[in-house]
Amino acid sequence: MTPQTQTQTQTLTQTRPVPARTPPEVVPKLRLEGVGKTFPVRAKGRGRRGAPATVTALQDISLDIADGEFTVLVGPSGCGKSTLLDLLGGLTTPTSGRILLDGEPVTGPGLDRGIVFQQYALLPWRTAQGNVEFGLEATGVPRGERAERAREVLALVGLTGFEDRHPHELSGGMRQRVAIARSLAYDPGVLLMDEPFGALDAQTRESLQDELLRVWERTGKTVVFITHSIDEAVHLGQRVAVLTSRPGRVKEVVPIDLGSRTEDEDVRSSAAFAEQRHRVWELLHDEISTAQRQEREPSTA
Ligand SMILES: Nc1ncnc2c1ncn2[C@@H]1O[C@H](COP(=O)(O)OP(=O)(O)OP(=O)(O)O)[C@@H](O)[C@H]1O
Repeated sequence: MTPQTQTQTQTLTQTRPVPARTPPEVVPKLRLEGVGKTFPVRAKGRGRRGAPATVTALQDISLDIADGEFTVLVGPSGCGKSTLLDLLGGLTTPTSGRILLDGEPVTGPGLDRGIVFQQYALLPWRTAQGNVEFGLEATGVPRGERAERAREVLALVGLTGFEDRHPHELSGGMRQRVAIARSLAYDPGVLLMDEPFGALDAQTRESLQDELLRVWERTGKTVVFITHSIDEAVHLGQRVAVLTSRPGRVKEVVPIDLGSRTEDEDVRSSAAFAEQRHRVWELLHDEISTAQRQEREPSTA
């Protein structure tokens, strides 16, 4: 190397920009950006100046949900919780704002999101195993693999030994476990749950809450869970997003810290539980009164 080229090389080395060491931005699993949803409604006459009447179910909802996080949405009746879950599921589209899943806009339903509703919607003529396999049939998973996958997820929700039972031979809690297993079968990253335990008796509800927490811990799914129950919200959520009365907006997101919730001890009786429950109750209280007033005024219902 000539002295000249040596100098050039040194200069090049010295002036080459050092690559920026900024940490990569963590993309949330789900991002809601200013999401709003308005429905046209049939009303006597029309809105102001002849405009079609509408109801604004949700307004300017912004929320990031991290991968693997368990988020609970609570809010008074009619505040738009189910509407929000439908939007996340891609069953409807926002009127304003947008929803991103892994950084990509949600444009419709997809196997990357499993949905569980309050009503199990199981096929009565199929066994538990058949119901779980049903969802996989449409995805082209080979028969042998379907059967194995169905057995695995039924085991995950504690239904080993009940694979051959039909829905009418199962209790309400077991049926809901089958519905959860069905939504887990195609291994979605996100589980969207709309009051899944709302129709169950108190004891079954509590045991399914514990079961769900175990499934969540084992699978690492991102869960978005809707409930009317403050106790359920505080028991399950790592964060509880409290929505306002309609139009639903995020009033506050309450972080919940109860330590491990799957140990045998009765976390629901702890002082920490009572304290965090009270915080959510305080936030909800006024919203429930407003929602009840709205319900008494048919023009706004
Ligand atoms: N398809 C629709 N057309 C017109 N209005 C709708 C439609 N879906 C929902 N709404 C209205 O949007 C508002 C929010 O409804 P939504 O069912 O999302 O509330 P919610 O919080 O889930 O209620 P609840 O807790 O009682 O189940 C309500 O006023 C409802 O009447």
